Amino acid sequence: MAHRASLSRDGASEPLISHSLDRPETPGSTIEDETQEIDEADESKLVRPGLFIWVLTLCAGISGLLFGYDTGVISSTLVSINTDLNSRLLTTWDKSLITSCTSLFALFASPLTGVLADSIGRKRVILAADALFIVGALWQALTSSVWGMVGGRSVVGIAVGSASFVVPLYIGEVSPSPFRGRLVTVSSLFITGGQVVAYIIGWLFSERAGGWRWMVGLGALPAALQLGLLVLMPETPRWLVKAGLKERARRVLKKVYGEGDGMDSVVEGVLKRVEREIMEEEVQGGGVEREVEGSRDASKAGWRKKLDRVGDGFSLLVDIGANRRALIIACMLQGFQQLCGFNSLMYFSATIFSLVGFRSPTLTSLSIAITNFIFTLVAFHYIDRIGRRRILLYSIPIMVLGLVLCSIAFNFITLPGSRASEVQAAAPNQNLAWPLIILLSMILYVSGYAIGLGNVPWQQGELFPLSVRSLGSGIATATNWGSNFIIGISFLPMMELITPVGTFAAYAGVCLLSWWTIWKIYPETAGLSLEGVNGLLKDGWGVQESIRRREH
Ligand SMILES: O[C@H]1[C@H](O)[C@@H](O)[C@H](O)[C@@H](O)[C@H]1O
Repeated sequence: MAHRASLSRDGASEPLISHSLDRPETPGSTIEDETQEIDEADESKLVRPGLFIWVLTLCAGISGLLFGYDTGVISSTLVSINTDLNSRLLTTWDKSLITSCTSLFALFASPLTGVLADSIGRKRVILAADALFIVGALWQALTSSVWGMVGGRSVVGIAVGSASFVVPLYIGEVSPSPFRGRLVTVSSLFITGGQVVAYIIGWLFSERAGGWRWMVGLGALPAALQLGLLVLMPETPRWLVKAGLKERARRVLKKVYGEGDGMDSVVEGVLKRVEREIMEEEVQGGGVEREVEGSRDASKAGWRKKLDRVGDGFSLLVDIGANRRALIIACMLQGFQQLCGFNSLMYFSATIFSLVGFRSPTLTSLSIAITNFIFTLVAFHYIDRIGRRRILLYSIPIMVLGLVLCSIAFNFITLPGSRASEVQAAAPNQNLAWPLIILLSMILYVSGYAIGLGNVPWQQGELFPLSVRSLGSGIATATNWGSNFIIGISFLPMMELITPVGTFAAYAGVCLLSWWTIWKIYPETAGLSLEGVNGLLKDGWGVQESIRRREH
């Protein structure tokens, strides 16, 4: 059996695998029997999440606020910069560069920090992201050149890319199974709440000279607050066990589960499940942090060893069937979350509303952000009750309906000018009924999005076993940012090339495809322990098995 005592930082002589997976207590029984005894049902004794886990979730969720704020604030920033940068108006190229560098840097940052979160821990990555959020916000606020702005937005991109995957992962790894869905959805609530705040701040400051400096600079405040709060918070118990710090993991779990009746055995059950998972991975392919004596050339330079470990992680992810399937599902969900076109509304709804004739387009587009936030609350309430798969299968048809109505309504609207991307005054004497139908269908679409696709993909961490959870989540998050980038740069050209009718119809097509794919390959994971989810994917997609389990 592999020993990983070298990772232990507790000071305690606690080789990770050897005695953590103590011998079966009853002769003849296996580890599987043993963990079955302390089964997942035990956690159902917990009636509600305790204060500790709430505080922890809220502290971690502040990163979501920053994510939402920094992505939401850009539209009003761009329109209020005027000639403040390089003493000239921003060109279209400047605007595209400033907008897209954030998603581009987020795209590269997430898989890289995915590796980092395994070696230095989840919490330290959040803290590093906070530092970057602060630097990026101040950098943007103080710059006087376009390239300076691009630099600041890129730093924010690295922070957003890291925080967007590590925060749901952090919350997921500390949450008791019955509430994991809801608690992870709290980070989506913060994201959508951050976007609402960004719209409001943008609207408040847009008329002031240099107001945009405040808009971008204010992002530093929540980051500083989180930095102060999170240093007091613990690392996740899963990461601690993996790092050989079982005693510390036990202390954290005790706080998470509280003092209630039977909670001690639940804590022990969780520890055993985690350890069993680690051991199974060691047996399957040698863990990511395989440090089996003699298996590596001891003289190899530190960085070579690290690269080897990353290589190990990648092979674990793609060579093992269950992990490969988890990666496909996670990337598929993240890809669809973006390719369904929601963020084209986030970034350009004011442009669209001004084209179709609304007097106050910025205020109208606030309704999009608010709908997104309110319906994420609905998801928060139902996600563990209805389940991830079902909530998606119910909500995507609502999105399709909204998009189809929108596409039909655009048929009856005469857009001003020949180029749809030009923000001009509305065509005069336009019948206001159709613009109103467009607004209502967009609200319908956004409500469907917020209930399902807007948040379920962030549950991605639960699909992966511990050894590849961080890397897998990082890669899936990169898919999110890559698709976000595609939507950001293709929306206006699509509006011109295939008209708004075609653009919204195309998004409806993407939604239909996502419904079918989810129906085919995404099993129900609600209520299962983190260690139980990956088991579903061992011999296939596990859809039928998951439905059967849920029914019992
Ligand atoms: O989950 C979030 C949320 O739905 C946001 O509103 C959206 O802008 C992001 O792209 C998405 O990742």
